[in-house]
Amino acid sequence: MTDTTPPLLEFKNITVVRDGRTLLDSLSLTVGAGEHIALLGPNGAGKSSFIRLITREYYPSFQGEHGAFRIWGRDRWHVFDLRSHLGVVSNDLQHTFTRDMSGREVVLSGFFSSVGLFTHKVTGEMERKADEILAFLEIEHLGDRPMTELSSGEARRLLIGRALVHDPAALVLDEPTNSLDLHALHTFRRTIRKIARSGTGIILVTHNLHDIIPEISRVVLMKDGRFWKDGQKAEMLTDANIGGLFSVPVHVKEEEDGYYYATGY
Ligand SMILES: Nc1ncnc2c1ncn2[C@@H]1O[C@H](COP(=O)(O)OP(=O)(O)OP(=O)(O)O)[C@@H](O)[C@H]1O
Repeated sequence: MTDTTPPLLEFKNITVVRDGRTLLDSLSLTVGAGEHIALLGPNGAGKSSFIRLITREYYPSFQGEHGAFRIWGRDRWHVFDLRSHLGVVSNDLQHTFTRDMSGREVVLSGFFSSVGLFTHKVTGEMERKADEILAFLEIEHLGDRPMTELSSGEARRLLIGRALVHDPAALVLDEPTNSLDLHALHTFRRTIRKIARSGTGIILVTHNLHDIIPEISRVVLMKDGRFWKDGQKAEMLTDANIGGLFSVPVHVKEEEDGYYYATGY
């Protein structure tokens, strides 16, 4: 990385209004290339709306004074190009994969930003990349399995593979551990940590404290469509902050495994 590398995300004073309702209110956030951050907030805080903002499904309704809305230094993006910089794995996406496709086809579909391969031409190079990703994620055994028969955890790891085909600068994960059991959670955490250590930035959007992998050092607390606090993880994940964020008395503790857990609520 050189000094001239632009930030991955640079949002200043961004407001999103939909159907007369302010979903995101004066957001300002800069995320550097390769940075690992968590966006933590309760239900209804605006987390999904934030993801829709960065995937360009929602547009800023209003940019305050000195407002900015840049991804990788650019104001304007073709959505297709954007996907090679940001690999987004959302729950919305998982629900769209209802077709009978093999795991390998799911990964390959990332090259075309499609939900199937249809008449797209898959090259030998794409095949090689898909196999490399399946191996990196330790999911070669899922390559020939039909997506419709997979567990939530398995399907999610394939969607991560799909998001990685373009070697994005960052992976954006939306509530990634919803509906995972303990074993799936364990495997999933290992996968995400491996990706984080490989140099791909992680932008984790969640309401679960225990999703925050130890590699994440910065946490943004989100509440009522606003970024309420933004700072180093240990300073953000305190009893007072988490209690205030979720409106419950809570005790927050960092365990030996480097994860934070909330108890006493
Ligand atoms: N298109 C829309 N029009 C009006 N209100 C909306 C729209 N989309 C979302 N909302 C409302 O905006 C608020 C924020 O929603 P959002 O889905 O972004 O929150 P969230 O943090 O992702 O919540 P959860 O954790 O429950 O998924 C909610 O109160 C929601 O009902």
